[in-house]
Amino acid sequence: MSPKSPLTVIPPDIVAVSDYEAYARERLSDMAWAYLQAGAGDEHTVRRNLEAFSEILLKGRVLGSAAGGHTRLSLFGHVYEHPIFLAPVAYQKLFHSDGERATALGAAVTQTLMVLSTLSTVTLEEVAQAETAPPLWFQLYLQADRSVSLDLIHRAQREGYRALVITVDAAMAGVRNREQRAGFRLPPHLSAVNLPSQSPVPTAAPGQSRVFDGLMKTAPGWDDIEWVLSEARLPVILKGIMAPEDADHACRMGVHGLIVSNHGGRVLDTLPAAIEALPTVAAVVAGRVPILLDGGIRRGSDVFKALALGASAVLVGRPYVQALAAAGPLGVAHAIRTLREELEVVMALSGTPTLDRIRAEHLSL
Ligand SMILES: Cc1cc2nc3c(=O)[nH]c(=O)nc-3n(C[C@H](O)[C@H](O)[C@H](O)COP(=O)(O)O)c2cc1C
Ligand SMILES: CC(C)CC(=O)C(=O)O
Repeated sequence: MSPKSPLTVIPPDIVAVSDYEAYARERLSDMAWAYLQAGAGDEHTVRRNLEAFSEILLKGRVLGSAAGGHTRLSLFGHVYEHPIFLAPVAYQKLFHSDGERATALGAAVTQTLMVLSTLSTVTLEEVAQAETAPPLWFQLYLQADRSVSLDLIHRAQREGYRALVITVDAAMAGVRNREQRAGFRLPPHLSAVNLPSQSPVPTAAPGQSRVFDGLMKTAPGWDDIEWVLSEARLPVILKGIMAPEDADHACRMGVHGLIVSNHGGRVLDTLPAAIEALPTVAAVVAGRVPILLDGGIRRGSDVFKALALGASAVLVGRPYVQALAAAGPLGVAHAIRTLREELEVVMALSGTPTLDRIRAEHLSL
């Protein structure tokens, strides 16, 4: 049976972002579904990202006034209407025929920051130049050839992207058994159009390790971050920080922000949940740079908990992609609006009319 077309109206039974999952499944091939949902190994970390949020309880404070409240925040010199951002997700034409263009439209109408992946299927120029473009950051996968990375940085700067997000936790994709079992391969009509051509995967000679002598030959290191800091005119944010030691190193080096993330459990299985790693990272960072978090955000209450534990904002991945697959830009916009309104309800019922008032004391820890 061929997949269904995207919905053109949101059905009344979609009231939470998780409701998009079943509608997305009916509209995606088995391979695209496996790629979207996959985690590394046995997917313990994928599940833990979700479970850890439900184990953190709110406190509930009554009779506080929330009239005149709002969800605005300021980051790196720009004001954002709310703290729910779209995480970089590769190859979005796997999920909707307009790919990142459709996501960007849904983001623009809800005034949502979108982080565009290096591995997008629409060029970074086309996304930025759309008549209705959202605020944008560019996610950079450092390339083996520095001149290719530099070209991406210059293009992002020229097109008005406001920050560079360097993903540092995926020197290789990890072991994704779900993708392997589904025989996932990128369809021949799709490619990472920002890159000159798909760089060949480094190979190892017979008898050598595929990992140490192959994939890791061109993997980035801290010296590459130093190099980006010396070249870029934009704030540089590292995505994929879980260890306080790395967070401290990055701050000392002069990075401008951190994203606590385990890549949605897609790279290294049995890492803790991102929300579990946040408090120790926040303690060592001690306000030197803003911290964001992604992994497992499915409810406005999850956003509230992340903010209470030290994040300035969060990113969502799979939920908006499921909404994109189910209902295109309309789905993306509706999913974000749903999360934002849930956050507002939790804020109002916790006596925290603005984001800066959300603290650990609003949780039952
Ligand atoms: C299909 C898919 C593709 C992804 N591609 C990228 C990518 O290109 N670059 C990146 O930094 N992270 C990528 N991620 C990770 C997300 O940015 C984010 O860390 C993760 O999805 C957050 O977890 P969540 O899906 O539970 O919200 C991808 C995630 C998914 C689900
Ligand atoms: C090629 C992959 C590493 C892209 C990615 O970040 C992901 O699928 O999670």
